[in-house]
Amino acid sequence: MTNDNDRAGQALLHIDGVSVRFGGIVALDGVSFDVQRGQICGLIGPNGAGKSTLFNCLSRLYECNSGSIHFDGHPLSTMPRHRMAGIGIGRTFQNLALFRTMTVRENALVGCHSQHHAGFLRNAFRLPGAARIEAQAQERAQTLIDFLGLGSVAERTVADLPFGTQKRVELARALAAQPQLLLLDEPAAGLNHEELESLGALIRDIRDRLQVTVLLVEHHMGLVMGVSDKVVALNFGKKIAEGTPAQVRAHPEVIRAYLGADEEETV
Ligand SMILES: Nc1ncnc2c1ncn2[C@@H]1O[C@H](COP(=O)(O)OP(=O)(O)OP(=O)(O)O)[C@@H](O)[C@H]1O
Repeated sequence: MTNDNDRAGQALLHIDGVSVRFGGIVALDGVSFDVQRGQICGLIGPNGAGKSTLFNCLSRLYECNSGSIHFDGHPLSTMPRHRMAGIGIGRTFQNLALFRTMTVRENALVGCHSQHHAGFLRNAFRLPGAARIEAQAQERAQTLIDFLGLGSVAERTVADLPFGTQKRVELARALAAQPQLLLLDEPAAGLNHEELESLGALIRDIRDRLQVTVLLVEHHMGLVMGVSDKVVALNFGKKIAEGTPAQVRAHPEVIRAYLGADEEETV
């Protein structure tokens, strides 16, 4: 068992020499870095650098060919694949993972119940404690609806809402499971200028007010450099730089990796 003193000096996420191959393609090649509790860590790299592959390893959608990942001191490989929300890792997806025919509130409630598998069974069979668990879930869903400014659309069907609002609903769903670590997969993609302006403050609020550590994959350099405490850069599956946003932005290999990339990806 890990005691509190051990945990205090321990990274929340410890990635050690992770490699992933798909046939002849090396998607990740011995990648190592830590994410400390309370940190916002940005993960950058040109298209095909391996960012999504790493996220998929962290969600246990992919297995590592070698290396290890520890979350909160425990090897991820021993954790059940279908219970990632329950163990404290939440994520959003590039293509939104939502129940589109359900309301905003119902989506947030699904997130609450994904944490308590037993709560779901208790509810289904009307076991003792079901009413208390349901009341707690309703309260948490409401707190997140307020936190994310979704009050005016809480009873609306998700499919009827603008894309930027749907992205906030996905955040509510992911945060409802009370993750310790939130993986954000390109949260800026598809947002309008106004939504983009408020996204940086929202990510900081998630860290500061909800005490959630954040790992952020993002192509929008203004956002990732503005919000991250530290940035890790990948290229062709290898880590090429790690440090403060200023250090990574000035790193010669990072500059080289982005030369010739799309303008929005230019550091
Ligand atoms: N399931 C898969 N099967 C085969 N190859 C894959 C698979 N997933 C990723 N790859 C390959 O692994 C490499 C890394 O891809 P990955 O999607 O992780 O990059 P990325 O940094 O997320 O890129 P992008 O910014 O475009 O999303 C690429 O060469 C990609 O084609």
